[in-house]
Amino acid sequence: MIISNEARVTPIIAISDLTKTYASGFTALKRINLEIRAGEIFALLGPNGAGKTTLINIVCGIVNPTSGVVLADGHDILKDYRAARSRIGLVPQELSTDAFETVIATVSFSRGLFGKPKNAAYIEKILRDLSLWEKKDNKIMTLSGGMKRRVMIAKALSHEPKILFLDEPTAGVDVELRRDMWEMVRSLREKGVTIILTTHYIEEAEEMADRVGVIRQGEIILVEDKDALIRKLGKKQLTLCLQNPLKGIPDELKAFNLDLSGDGRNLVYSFHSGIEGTGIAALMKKLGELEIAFNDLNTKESSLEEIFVSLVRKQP
Ligand SMILES: Nc1ncnc2c1ncn2[C@@H]1O[C@H](COP(=O)(O)OP(=O)(O)OP(=O)(O)O)[C@@H](O)[C@H]1O
Repeated sequence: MIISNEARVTPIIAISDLTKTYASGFTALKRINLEIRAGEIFALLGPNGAGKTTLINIVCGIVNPTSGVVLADGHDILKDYRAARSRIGLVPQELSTDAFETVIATVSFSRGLFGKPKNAAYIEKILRDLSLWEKKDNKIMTLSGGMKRRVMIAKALSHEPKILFLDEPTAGVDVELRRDMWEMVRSLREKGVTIILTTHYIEEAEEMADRVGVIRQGEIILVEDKDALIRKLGKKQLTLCLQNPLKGIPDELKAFNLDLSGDGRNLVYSFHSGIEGTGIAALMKKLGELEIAFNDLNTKESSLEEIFVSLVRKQP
């Protein structure tokens, strides 16, 4: 596992050695260690069945862990369940709301479930923020799918959680609602809410997240700042087909990230597209000085998708 070496801050969620084996005997999570920083947007990426929902459901108290410890805002999710859960809002993958209730009744009721005193002004604010105020007296069953999703978010926010989990928030929603949701997530972050989202869309993680974690077959295989990850993902390769094969990389070129392939016929220069000054000009100059000539060249860029797929691919 790769963890970036940034200054550590007190995590708002601390997961230690978390394992989940379902009654079927299937182990969905294997000794997960993960810390979520207060106020960040964290994207948890992984293919179907990797264990994302299991992880969220454990933190939210819906699924029991087999072993390990999870602290939410300092509260143990098992020993101090009510305090931990009251800090958390969950927008689940499945839309499940009471079809016959009105929007405002459903959202107000959710707040009551967490033992919070009534606060009409706050409920009005979240309904307005989510463009639901006009629909507040509508029965849920009369709303569009996108509106129902907004109601799920309003419910999750009804008790003023410090931590918000969004499980596949934009699966099956249209572009407009996706943009609105991204905006809403950002404005929540500005208010200090920590957001953990799972997504299949790499672009979503790229657009939104401060940090990205990748889970594969129940194991966290990478946790990284998004910008650093994108620099990595933005790797490019320039391949020069040499007139005369080289036996090795000349000392004068050791400063460049070069490899030889094709029996010394191909000189491959790898560089990061996100960094200014890729070094190509300097490399060309040096090649000229060393009289290393080439007949052809081609470039290749690894796509986000490609890197993600190679990260999550089952290892032999
Ligand atoms: N109640 C259960 N009993 C047995 N196995 C389960 C149970 N719930 C989930 N699993 C298995 O655990 C694994 C992880 O499932 P989980 O739903 O956490 O994955 P996910 O990463 O959220 O997937 P998706 O992207 O499809 O939502 C899967 O192989 C799933 O079949």
